[in-house]
Amino acid sequence: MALDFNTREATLGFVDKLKPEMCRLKIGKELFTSCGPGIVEELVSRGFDVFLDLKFHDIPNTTAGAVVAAAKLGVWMVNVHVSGGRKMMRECVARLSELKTAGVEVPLLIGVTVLTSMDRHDLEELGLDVGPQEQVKRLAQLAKECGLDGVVCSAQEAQMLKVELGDGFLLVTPGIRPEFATKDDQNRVMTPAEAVSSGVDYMVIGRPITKASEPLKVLQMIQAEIAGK
Ligand SMILES: O=c1ccn([C@@H]2O[C@H](COP(=O)(O)O)[C@@H](O)[C@H]2O)c(=O)[nH]1
Repeated sequence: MALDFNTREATLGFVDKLKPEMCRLKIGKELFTSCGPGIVEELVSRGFDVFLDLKFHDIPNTTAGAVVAAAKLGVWMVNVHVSGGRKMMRECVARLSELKTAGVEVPLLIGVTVLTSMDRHDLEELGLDVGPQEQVKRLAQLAKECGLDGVVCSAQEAQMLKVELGDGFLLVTPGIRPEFATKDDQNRVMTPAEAVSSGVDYMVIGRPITKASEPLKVLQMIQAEIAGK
C-alpha cells in the first residue's frame, strides 16, 4: 500500500484501519520528506513490513550509507536507481552484507528500472532509442549481476523478466490499476489479476485505494479479484 500522504495524522488515520496481515506499507518521498524517519519507526513498531521507497541515486559511498541507514530503521525493503550504475549497486550490496555479518537483519535491496509513468517517447527525450521493455531488461540484468534481490518495473514487463532472470529475482510492480480506476499519471499499467497472472511478486497500489471513499472495500475487492484470477 503506497502511503503518499503529507502529514502524520493523515497517515496514521489511514493505517489505523489496516492490520499487518492485510498488506505491507510503502513510504515514499512525499511522506518521508514531510514526516521524517519517525514515521518509518512508528509503522515498523506496529508490526508492518515497510518498503522505504526513496529511490536512492548518488555516488556509491553516499548511496550505500543511505541504504545502511534504512536498514537500521528496520525496513523490510529499500530501493536504489539501477541507473546509478554497477559500482553504486555493488557498494550497497557489500555494505548490507557487512551489516548482516554483524548480526543486523537487512532489508531486501531492489533496483528501480524505468518508472511506470514513462513511455518510449520519454526515453527518447533522454537520448535512449529503445522501448521500455528493452531498457527494463537491460537494467534488470545489471541489477541481478550486482547482487540485488529484484527490481521495480511495470507488470507489463513481468513475464519477460521471469523468463530472462528466473523466478527467484523479485519483481515489484507499481502502475497497478483495477478496471474501475483512472490511470492518473501512470503509463505502463495492468489490473491486479493480470499482474498476478504475469508473475509479479509484489504489487504496489496507492491512489485507487487511498483516494477511494471506502478504501477497505476497494482493498477487499482487489484481494477477491486476485483470489479469483
Ligand atoms: O516506477 C515506479 C516507481 C515507484 N512508483 C511509486 O508507486 C506508487 C504508485 O502509486 P499509485 O497511486 O498507485 O499510482 C507511488 O508511490 C509511486 O511513487 C511508481 O508509481 N512507479
